[in-house]
Amino acid sequence: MLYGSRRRDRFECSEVIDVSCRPLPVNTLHQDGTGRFPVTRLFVMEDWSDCLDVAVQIARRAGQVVQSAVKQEKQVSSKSTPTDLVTEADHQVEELIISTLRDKYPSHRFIGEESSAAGVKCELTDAPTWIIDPIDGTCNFVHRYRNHHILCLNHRVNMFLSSQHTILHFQFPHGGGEHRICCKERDVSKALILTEIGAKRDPATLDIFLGNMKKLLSAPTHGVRIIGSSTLALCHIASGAAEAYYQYGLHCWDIAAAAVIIREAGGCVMDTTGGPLDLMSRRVVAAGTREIADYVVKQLQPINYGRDDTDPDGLA
Ligand SMILES: Nc1ncnc2c1ncn2[C@@H]1O[C@H](CO)[C@@H](O)[C@H]1OP(=O)(O)O
Ligand SMILES: [Mg+2]
Ligand SMILES: [Mg+2]
Repeated sequence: MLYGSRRRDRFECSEVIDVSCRPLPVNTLHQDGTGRFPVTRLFVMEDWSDCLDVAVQIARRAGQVVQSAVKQEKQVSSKSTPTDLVTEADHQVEELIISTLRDKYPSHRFIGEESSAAGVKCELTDAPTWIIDPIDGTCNFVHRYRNHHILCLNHRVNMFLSSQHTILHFQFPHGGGEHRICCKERDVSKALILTEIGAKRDPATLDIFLGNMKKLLSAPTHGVRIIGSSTLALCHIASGAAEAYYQYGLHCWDIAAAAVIIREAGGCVMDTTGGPLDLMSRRVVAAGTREIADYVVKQLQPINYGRDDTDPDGLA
């Protein structure tokens, strides 16, 4: 996702760059979960269409790297906890994306999962910033448990460049609403709800995690699923394949592009308290309808994972 921001920490106040240099219909663009339209200012970046071409090329190359790596023996290590995995392919893909973009656009900034893990500060400034998750679903990737992130490639609408497990988060504002959520369920008893577990597995955290799931299962809902990829799960909300998503413990690179896609599809993305999404807060609720989002918010007991911008080890 390429991202310009006036406010440092609030996704809802980010500025939106128009790829086509068309005026953007602000009131259809970033409606937040509260029904407000928080985009405060728009600007146009002159080389944006060039960015798009470059990003498509990199996404394809990165996809090839992951595709060949999935068949090979992997060197797996852990980061913040034993369940927070990383492979050479994660590093290779992030390095490929950042080095190519940095060469091409020296003034751009980067927030990348593996760079952050290596100690680079996770800082969202006014400068155009690429937010990169080199492989989303690394655990799936390690186990060859494929959750295919197939190309959602459309020359006009929000673009989510993805090849297998490689995701280049990329924002491509449109606002025309071509991709509306087809499933607009308001009744939670007919909802399929998605979540991910998060890295903390201590008994107290697991009690809260399971308690949240129990509450949602006993609504009753149609079910709760864990598919191993936060981003893909969020995109299932955009496509209408599931009605809601919630998670504590994901990162800005898991949410950034998917939040745009969900909003473009007419869904809502918000904080787990029901307030506006804070991209750095490591928590999110998303849903096709406000009614279901509100229901989910009311069931949740919080798990504290700290913030991406101030707690780099992620285990505050
Ligand atoms: N610390 C962590 N440990 C495990 N998964 C994490 C995580 N932080 C975010 N996730 C994300 O949660 C989902 C798995 O439950 C994946 O989307 C994974 O993204 P990742 O594969 O890019 O790390
Ligand atoms: Mg991820
Ligand atoms: Mg990742």
